[in-house]
Amino acid sequence: MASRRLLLHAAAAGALSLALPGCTRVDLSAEPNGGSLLDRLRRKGEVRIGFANEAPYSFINSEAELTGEAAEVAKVVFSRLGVPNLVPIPSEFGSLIAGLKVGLFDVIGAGMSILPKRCEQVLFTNPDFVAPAAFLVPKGNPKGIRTFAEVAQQNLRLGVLIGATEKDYAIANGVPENRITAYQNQPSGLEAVNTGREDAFSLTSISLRDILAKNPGAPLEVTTPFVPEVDGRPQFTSGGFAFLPDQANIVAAFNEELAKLKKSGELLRILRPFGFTEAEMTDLTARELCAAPEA
Ligand SMILES: CC1=N[C@H](C(=O)O)[C@@H](O)CN1
Repeated sequence: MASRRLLLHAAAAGALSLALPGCTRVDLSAEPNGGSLLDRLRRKGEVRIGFANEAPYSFINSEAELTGEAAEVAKVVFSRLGVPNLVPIPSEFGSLIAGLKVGLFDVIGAGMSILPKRCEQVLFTNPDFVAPAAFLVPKGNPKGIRTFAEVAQQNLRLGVLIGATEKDYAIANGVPENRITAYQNQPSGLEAVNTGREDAFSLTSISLRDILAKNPGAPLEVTTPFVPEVDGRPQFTSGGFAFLPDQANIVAAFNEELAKLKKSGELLRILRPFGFTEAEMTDLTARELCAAPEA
């Protein structure tokens, strides 16, 4: 009985091959619960997608439906892979990787940037966009902020999103950690600039334009988009989808469908309603982005 329990535990862990006295050898080298992730998703007909409610990447709209750049790409790609339904699982941006690791969802679909340090923890698909950075600042940009280095030079206060890459860009450009505050979401960052608690709030320009459009009365503006540099190297903020590190099969299948969308121009048609243009399209690969030197 004890050995039977051990076998079942091992099967759940999905990482072993063992034969105990009185037991048949069980091949546990396959992924847990039988078959690859893609096989399991096809059988269930659904995929659980972790998202951070950051519009226009992945968010719940006024009809209470998941939509946005990542959500719409995921709907098309997964349905072509034989998985028709998306189950949205909300998370803070900074908890997405942890949520994937503990099995709260099957994939991160939040427009997450492919960064070398994240590549050590998850397996990214190729990116479906690049997105320059910007700052949300008071109208007229009284401090004249255009880059992270200028935030540092003037010793300004900067808001960022919890877990987002802009904090790393800021620190690498000399902004002291004690001048940076991380906010839970776009609205709280906007509010912080609006009330004068922060001189600027940084995210991708696409994200900041979206939140400003939803607050038309706010006396704020989005600065000119720019590609941040770290040690003279451009940081493209190029986003894709993330799976667990042992799920290379589904990543390859996803990349194949994504490549077709890029080639046919369908990707841009899917992304245009969310503020993406030709300028945000990219042929960069996850391999290139994962290998890039650290921010
Ligand atoms: C979609 C997104 N990308 C960046 C990141 O991955 O850190 C940040 O700008 C936060 N949001």
